[in-house]
Amino acid sequence: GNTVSLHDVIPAPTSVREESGKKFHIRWNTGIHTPAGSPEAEEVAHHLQRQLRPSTGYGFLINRDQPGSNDIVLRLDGSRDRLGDSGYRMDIERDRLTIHATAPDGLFYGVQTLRQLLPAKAESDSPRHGPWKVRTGEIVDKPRFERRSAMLDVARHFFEVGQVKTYIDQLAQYKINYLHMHLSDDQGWRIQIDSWPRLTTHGGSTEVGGGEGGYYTKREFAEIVRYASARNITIVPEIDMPGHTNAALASYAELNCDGKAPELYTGIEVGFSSLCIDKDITYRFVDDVIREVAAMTPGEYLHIGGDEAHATTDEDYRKFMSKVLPLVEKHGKTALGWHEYAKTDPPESAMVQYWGTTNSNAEVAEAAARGNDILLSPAHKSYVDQKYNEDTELGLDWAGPTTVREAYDWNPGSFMESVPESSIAGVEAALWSETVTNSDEIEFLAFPRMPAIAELGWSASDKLDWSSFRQRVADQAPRWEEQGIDFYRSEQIPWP
Ligand SMILES: CC1=[NH+][C@H]2[C@@H](O1)O[C@H](CO)[C@@H](O)[C@@H]2O
Repeated sequence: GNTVSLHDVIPAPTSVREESGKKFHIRWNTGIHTPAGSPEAEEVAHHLQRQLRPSTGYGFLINRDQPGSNDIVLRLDGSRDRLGDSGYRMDIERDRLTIHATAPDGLFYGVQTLRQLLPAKAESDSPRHGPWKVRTGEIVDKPRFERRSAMLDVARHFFEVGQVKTYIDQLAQYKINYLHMHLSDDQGWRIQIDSWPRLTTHGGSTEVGGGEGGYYTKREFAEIVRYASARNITIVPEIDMPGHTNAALASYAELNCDGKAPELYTGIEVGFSSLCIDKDITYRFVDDVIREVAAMTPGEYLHIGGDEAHATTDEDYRKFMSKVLPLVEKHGKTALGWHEYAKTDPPESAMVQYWGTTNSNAEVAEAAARGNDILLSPAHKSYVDQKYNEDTELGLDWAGPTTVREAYDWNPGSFMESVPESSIAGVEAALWSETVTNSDEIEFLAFPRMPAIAELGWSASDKLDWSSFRQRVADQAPRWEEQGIDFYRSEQIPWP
């Protein structure tokens, strides 16, 4: 029959036991049972309703009293020692499908798995014929790393709220739980700052190639944060500094050492800009920006960039970080930064994001030894802005080209020399947008490589296997077609 194997899930679940024969049938009278008194569990139930109503045409009424036969049951009764904080156990019997979790995010992850156990047409946004059957058995699943992250560069090219929401939907189905938004760079400032309005009115008025750019008002950014949160994704805002700051410097002459504002920049060079390290106004500026950005994001981390400060002397870079890192703490956030800032001895709580193209880096190893967590985005593996091969139209190639297999075939736990798995917070698929201007182009570069990085962040080490992954990716294609995802048909994948 056309039922999906319980093994055919991305990211690969921790353990799967599949029974032959009997199936769980979703029918018109299937309800969703949630524990009374848990609004968060009910939010997951509504998410499941929204997912399955369009394609099945069923109501999926939510009930809180006794679960009926044929119901999907969400329960917050999972055992923490077995499932950790974010795991779930899915019990699929002939007349009931139960997702047990220790916390609401585990229920959400169970629902993402359930989606993949239904035929691809379940992803349709218009009514389709059933039957809607799921094989019986048990899945016990939990993440290996706490951070499975994606980055979207909205500075080189600006993406509207709707385009960001579309990407959030696409990320959530693979249990990604962080979206890092690269909000400022040489080519654009994309987030409204009340105390420095020209950052967006002037600094947000263009983009790579000279287009009209754009920016998020605080209300729009709050909508992105809310939308992401409802899909178990925390936004990590990045204000890149002291380099990558031409848009800010162009907006306020007084921020420049020589008092002259540079022109807006629409090229794709890097490393030519720097805030003025010796001016007091620079730190008033940074304090205001961090205060306003911190107030907009509920997440623990605030990314301060720190990459490619080639127009800042090493001494000035250290001076800058020594003044700015305390401001992050002052505004109640924990710092995250590209790995160059590790040499400035950030607080132990700070996280270091590695973007090098080797598997050894002294600054990162020393940071880990000091107690900093490391977020892995090695550019030759997890930068999904890189070409797939020489002929790929889109994308950059300085760290690539990067095939799907190269994006997948590495182990984040043992990747960095002299950095133990216990120091690895997780992984990030970074999508820089020098060459990317719309959702189709995001999808072409992110699919299938973002799901590959999602699996590396979630699945147990002994589940990482290219021959299994390539087949499971192939089986995702009909789902991506139903979702209108313009994925790259890599020749490494046995597409149906
Ligand atoms: C951390 C980092 N700094 C550079 C580098 O990554 O490469 C990106 C393109 O791949 C580029 O956009 C970015 O400005």
